[in-house]
Amino acid sequence: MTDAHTTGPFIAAIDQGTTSSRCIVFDKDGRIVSVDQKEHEQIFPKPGWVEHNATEIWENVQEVVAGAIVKAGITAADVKAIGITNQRETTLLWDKNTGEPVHNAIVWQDTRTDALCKELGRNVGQDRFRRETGLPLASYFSGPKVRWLLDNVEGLRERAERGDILFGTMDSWVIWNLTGGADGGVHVTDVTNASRTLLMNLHEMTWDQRILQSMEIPAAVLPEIRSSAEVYGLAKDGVLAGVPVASALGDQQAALFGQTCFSEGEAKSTYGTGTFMLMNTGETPVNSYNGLLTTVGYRIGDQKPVYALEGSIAVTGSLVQWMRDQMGLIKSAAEIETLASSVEDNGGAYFVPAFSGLFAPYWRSDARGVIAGLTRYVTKAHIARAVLEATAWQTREITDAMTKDSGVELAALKVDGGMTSNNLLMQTLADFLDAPVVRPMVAETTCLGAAYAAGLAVGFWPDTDALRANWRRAAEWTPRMDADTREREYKSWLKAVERSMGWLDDNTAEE
Ligand SMILES: Nc1ncnc2c1ncn2[C@@H]1O[C@H](COP(=O)(O)OP(=O)(O)O)[C@@H](O)[C@H]1O
Ligand SMILES: O=P(O)(O)OC[C@H](O)CO
Repeated sequence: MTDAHTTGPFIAAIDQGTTSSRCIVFDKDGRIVSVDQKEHEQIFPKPGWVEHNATEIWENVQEVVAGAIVKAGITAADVKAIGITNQRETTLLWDKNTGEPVHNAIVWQDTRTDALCKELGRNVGQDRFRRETGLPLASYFSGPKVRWLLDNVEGLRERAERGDILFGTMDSWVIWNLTGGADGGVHVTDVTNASRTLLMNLHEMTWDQRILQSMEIPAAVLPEIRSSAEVYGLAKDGVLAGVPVASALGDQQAALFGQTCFSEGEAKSTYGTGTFMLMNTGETPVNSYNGLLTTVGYRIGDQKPVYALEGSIAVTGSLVQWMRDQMGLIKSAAEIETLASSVEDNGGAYFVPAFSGLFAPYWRSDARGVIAGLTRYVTKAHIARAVLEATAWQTREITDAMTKDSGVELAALKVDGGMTSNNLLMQTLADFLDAPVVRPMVAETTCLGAAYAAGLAVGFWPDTDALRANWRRAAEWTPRMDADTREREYKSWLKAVERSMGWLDDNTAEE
């Protein structure tokens, strides 16, 4: 698969995502040499619950790494470093002696800890979590999921207190297994992943002892917090045995890195299962007063950490999957564009996909999905259009909040992720934001960011300027919608959002 223009050495990046795991081999120009990818099962045991089988995930990771290396026609000797990126917040506890997970991983979208979060809010106070961790107290983050497992898996708390149990997000799980598992694997996480747990002090970059106590989480289960770009250890077995494992970043931070948003005020938005916009805010954390998260963007070795403001949207690409798998209205994700393009507009329908409550900027766990504005006129094509518009309106709400919090007006939005192959969606986005939308040549920015960080750690690239030189624009969409239409439509969207809130009450609580 390597062509005449690509000569080694290379960097391999592993992206352990929500729906699939993939491995991509990159050359020095940041070009893709080979890709392998495998989906894993989405497990929905109850309404609002989402789990993954971590053993299946680790098997898939090994398979895609082998696949990508074979497709590239290279060996471990050609690979200078391995970078890791991952779905964030998804929580796993495993036995350090056997390597066996004690339960399925609880996925970031899972809402089972809503009641626990409300209780913690009453007892400890919302403000303390915001102040120390940069995050609102919500079921999205890892800490409450760890607590739920300790409370609900029989005998687990005792085993954890004895020091037999390890906690990790998917970065920790992959790195621990890659570096030897029960036979000497390193138990680490990076600052970006740790900043999504509700357990890390954002200012100190250490686990917050008071929060651990109030969450009743024993420190013995926690990984060591390291930077995003340094050598954690060497791969022990498999096709990449002996290669340094040299970066870890949560997937959205990796995309920020891959889009080379290294200067304050630069932002990107990634359109996958969910959508996540991050803006680099430099070396000081910026507090949000408009429903955004304050998070770590990246930290290169012993340099100062770089912070980011984030707008997280839980359901975007997964709504398209739902239209395909649960509703059967389309056969493939790409077909939504054809269906939505067969009509001029949404026919008056607005789809608020609050399947896991509403994330930014509302953080309302009592919201559930609604389609508002239905009449006999509405067809499945109008619904398809409303599905795409939901992603664009939710982005608009986030960019409005970003501008208020940071004072930065977005000149253009850098986008990436699976949904950006949808031209109608990208045009709608430019129309609703009233700003240009640009997509880079390498749309796989998540893996690219992990590869860049790993490459910096081992001296494959000298500095971030060398990485910037690799960024090239592939496509751009400019706004075409008139201001009156945009503002009228936005008002209708906001009215629909209001209708989704407060659905869960004592009468309808999920349990
Ligand atoms: N042409 C398309 N139009 C709309 N959505 C799409 C299209 N192609 C893929 N998607 C959606 O994008 C998501 C996959 O993107 P990807 O970046 O691989 O996601 P993730 O990394 O979250 O697994 C899926 O949810 C899928 O429904
Ligand atoms: O795996 P993705 O691309 O859906 O990303 C998931 C996010 O990291 C959740 O916070």
